[in-house]
Amino acid sequence: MAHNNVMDKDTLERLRARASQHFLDSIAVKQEAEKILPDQVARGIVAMTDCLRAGGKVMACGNGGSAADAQHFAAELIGRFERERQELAAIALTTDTSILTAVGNDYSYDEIFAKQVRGLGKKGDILIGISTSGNSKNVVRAIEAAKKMGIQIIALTGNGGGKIATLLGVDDIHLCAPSTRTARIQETHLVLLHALCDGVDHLLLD
Ligand SMILES: O=C(CO)[C@@H](O)[C@H](O)[C@H](O)[C@H](O)COP(=O)(O)O
Ligand SMILES: [Zn+2]
Repeated sequence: MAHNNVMDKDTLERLRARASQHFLDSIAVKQEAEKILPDQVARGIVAMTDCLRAGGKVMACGNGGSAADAQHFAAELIGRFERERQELAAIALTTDTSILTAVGNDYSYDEIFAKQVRGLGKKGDILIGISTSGNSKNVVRAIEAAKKMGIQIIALTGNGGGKIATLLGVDDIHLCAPSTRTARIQETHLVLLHALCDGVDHLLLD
C-alpha cells in the first residue's frame, strides 16, 4: 500500500525551518571549534601515530551516541578511513556485551570501561574517552585507571569538559566542543575523529 503522507502546509513549513536551523546551529558550533581545536587535534595525531608506530594501541569508550562514535573510530583505524593502509591497533570498549553485562551486574556500570582498561591496556597505549557532558562516571573511571598505568588520554568532551577536564594533565589532549547541546557536541566529535584519522593517515602514508 502506498503511503500517503498528508500534512498541512504550515506544519511542513515549521518542520522545514527546524531542519534548516539544525544545519545552521551545527555549522556555527563547527566554525567556533575550527578556531580553537586544530592545535589540539594536531597534538592528538602526533600522539596516536607515535603510539601506533611503537606497537601501542588505541582504546575508545563512551556512552550512547559516543559509544557509536568509539566504534566508528575503531572501525576506521582497523579497516580504513579514506585510503588503503596497514591495519592500525584500535579497540572500542563498548562492544562486548558479556563483559559489559558481567561487569555492570557484578560490580557497577561505572566500572565497565575501567576494568577493560586495566585488563587490556599497557603503558604507551592511548585511551580516547568520549563524553558530551564530560561527567559520565564510567568514562571518568576509565580515564583515572588509564592515567595510573601511563596511558595517555585524548578526551572528547563538551559543556566545558565537566569532571573529565579536571583529570587531564599537560600530556593529555582535550578536545572540548564549544557547545552545551549534546547533538551539536556529538556532531563536532565526529569531525574531530575524522580529522584524527586523516592526520594519522597523512603521517603514515605521505
Ligand atoms: O545520543 C544521545 C543524545 O543525542 C544519547 O544516546 C547520549 O549519547 C546518551 O544520553 C549518553 O549517555 C550521554 O552521555 P555523555 O555524552 O554525557 O557521556
Ligand atoms: Zn544523538
